[in-house]
Parts: sequence; structure tokens; C-alpha cells
Amino acid sequence: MAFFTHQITRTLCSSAVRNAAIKHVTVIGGGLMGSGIAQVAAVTGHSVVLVDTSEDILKNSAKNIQGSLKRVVKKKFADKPEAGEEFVQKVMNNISTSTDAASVVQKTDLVVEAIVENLKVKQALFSTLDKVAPAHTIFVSNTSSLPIADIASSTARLDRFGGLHFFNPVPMMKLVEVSIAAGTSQQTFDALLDFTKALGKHPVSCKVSHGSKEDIDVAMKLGAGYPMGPFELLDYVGLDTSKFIIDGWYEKEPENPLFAPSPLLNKLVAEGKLGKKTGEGFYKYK
Ligand SMILES: CCCCCCC[C@H](O)CC(=O)SCCNC(=O)CCNC(=O)[C@H](O)C(C)(C)COP(=O)([O-])OP(=O)([O-])OC[C@H]1O[C@@H](n2cnc3c(N)ncnc32)[C@H](O)[C@@H]1OP(=O)([O-])[O-]
Ligand SMILES: NC(=O)c1ccc[n+]([C@@H]2O[C@H](COP(=O)([O-])OP(=O)(O)OC[C@H]3O[C@@H](n4cnc5c(N)ncnc54)[C@H](O)[C@@H]3O)[C@@H](O)[C@H]2O)c1
Repeated sequence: MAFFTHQITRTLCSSAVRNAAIKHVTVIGGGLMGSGIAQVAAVTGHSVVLVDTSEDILKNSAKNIQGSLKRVVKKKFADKPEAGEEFVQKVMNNISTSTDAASVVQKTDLVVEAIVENLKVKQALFSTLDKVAPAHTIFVSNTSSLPIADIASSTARLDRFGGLHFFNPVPMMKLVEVSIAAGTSQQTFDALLDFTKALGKHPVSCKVSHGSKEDIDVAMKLGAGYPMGPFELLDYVGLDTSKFIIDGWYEKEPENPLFAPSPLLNKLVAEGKLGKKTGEGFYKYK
């Protein structure tokens, strides 16, 4: 337990955060996702301002954060309740609230938007904030479905705009998809990866590029709760067996694009790379 308490203390004032590009975070939207994001950022020593449209909503957000933190400490500080209370208080001290986004973003390194899933509403928010936020401030959206480029187009900071897709419930889910648009700079992407890691989360890159099998496997495990990612599973089953299955389905339903032959799978099978049983498939096992 002493070790854990030490860890927590380190987390709350970690030098990683002191030296990081992102120390001050504004989270807009204090609902399900925004509250969770504010919580994990505060737990890891960031100073957080949580913004919503009314004081009542923000009171409720603070109550929810406190409730979630109590669930965390109930387990982690089971035999040290005072240390648990102190931890909750320290985290809550890292969070302030506001109903005026334009005034608080003036001191922020990162704006995380978690408001209603509506393109026009998100664009209106970012367009306003773009005019008042400092030049260095990075904007991200937690959108589930909207293209980051479409949201970013409401601003003049395309190089400092990206997506951080957290998963619900944020305090429990390790996965964060870090996505960027065509104009996002490498510096912004790196800062977002570092921030995600500083939160204790596992980032997967969602650049518009050929997918990496590792990212896809991690995303399916941490985001969708699969015990193995699809590539790990194919290797486990055997790529020759998988090819027989897919070819059989394709023969029956040649019009179904899901069963179309996979050039990569066919190549690996032709090379004798049949998965775990031969020591190599999508991954190497030797
Ligand atoms: C139509 C299109 C729709 C598209 C939707 C897209 C959505 C979006 O973009 C993507 C997503 O997020 S997709 C969604 C992705 N999300 C998923 O797939 C989620 C799937 N669900 C899960 O993985 C599990 O149910 C959980 C891990 C959430 C909970 O674990 P469980 O085993 O079911 O058990 P439990 O009994 O509940 O809790 C056990 C203990 O865990 C702890 N704890 C739990 N919650 C906590 C919190 N909020 N705070 C703090 N602590 C929390 C606590 O210690 C608790 O003990 P307590 O004594 O009760 O305090
Ligand atoms: N719910 C999920 O499982 C989930 C998971 C990942 C991503 N997301 C995405 O996160 C975003 C938020 O989802 P949620 O589930 O937290 O929604 P929610 O309805 O719980 O919360 C949204 C909050 O935003 C506030 N809000 C709306 N407009 C605002 C504005 N202009 N300024 C400040 N606050 C404003 C609302 O008052 C509300 O408190 C959406 O884009 C959603 O797609 C949701």
C-alpha cells in the first residue's frame, strides 16, 4: 500500500507533467465523457478547467467525478481510508469549473471538446475559441463519428487540431484513439501521444495511412473487449485454415465483399507463414 500511495503522490505532481507540453487542460462538456476526461487528467497532475453551459450541470459533473474517485479509492486505499480521502481532495483541487469557455482557454495548452455530437455545434464552439485561445493551444475533439477535418475547418489552426477518442467509462477504459487530419503537424501528433501516455492510457494512432496490425489489435482488445485482436486470432487459428474458410465462403457468395480474397493472407500462406504453428504469420513468434 505504501508503494501505491507513493505512486499516487508521484502521479499527482509528476515531473512528466511538469516537463510536458500540455499541463493546463480545458475540457468542454461536463457530461459522461467530459467528466471522465477531466477526472483522469486531474488524477495525473494536470490542472483542469471543466466547462459546461450551467452551474447546475457542473455541480452534477463534480459530483459524478467525486463518486467515481471514491470507487477508485475504495479499492486502492482499502486499508487507509484517510489517505484515500486526501487523494480525492487533491484530485478535486486540480479541477475548477466555468461556464465561460472563452475566458478560460486563455491559459490553456489543450482544449478537449466533449459536447453534443453535432458538427455545426462543435464548429461554432471551435470557431469562437480559435479567436481567443493562445497560438500554441492544441484543440481536440472526442467525437465518435465526425471527421476531424470537418470540425477543424471552423478554425485557422489546422496544424494544431486533432482527435482524442476516449472510451466510456473513461476512468476504466485504457484505449484512446489519437487521430489527425491532413493538416495536423507532427509536433501536435507527438504532443497528443505524450499527453495520452501521461494519462496512463494506451494510445493507438489513427493517422490516415495503411493500418498497423498492432494498432488494430490493441484497439479491438482495449476498445471492444476482445480477448485477442483479429490478427493475433488469425495467427492463432492458422492462416492456412483461415484461408480455407474464407475461400469456401467466397465460393458460396462471390458477390459478398467481406469474403473477397485477401492478397496479404494469400501471400503469407504461399510463403508458408501459417501463424503461431510455423513461428510466423502476421507476427513473428521465434
Ligand atoms: C449506434 C452507434 C453507437 C456508437 C457508440 C460509440 C461510442 C464511443 O464513441 C466509443 C465507446 O466508448 S464504446 C464503449 C466502450 N466501452 C465498453 O466497451 C465498456 C464495456 N464494459 C466494461 O468493460 C466493464 O463493464 C467495466 C470495465 C466498465 C466495468 O467493469 P465490470 O467488471 O463490468 O464491473 P463493475 O461491477 O461495474 O465494476 C467493477 C469495479 O470497477 C471499478 N469501476 C467501474 N466503473 C467505474 C467508474 N466509472 N469509475 C471508477 N471505477 C469504476 C470499480 O472499482 C468497480 O467496483 P465497485 O465496487 O462497483 O465500485
Ligand atoms: N457516450 C459515449 O459512450 C461516448 C464515447 C466516446 C465519445 N463520445 C463522444 O463524446 C462527446 C460527448 O458525449 P457524452 O456522452 O459525454 O455526451 P453528454 O450528453 O453526456 O454530455 C455532453 C455535455 O456537453 C454539454 N454541452 C453541450 N453543448 C455545449 C457547449 N456549446 N458548451 C459547453 N458545453 C456544452 C452538455 O450540457 C452536456 O453536459 C460526443 O461527441 C460523443 O460522440 C461519447
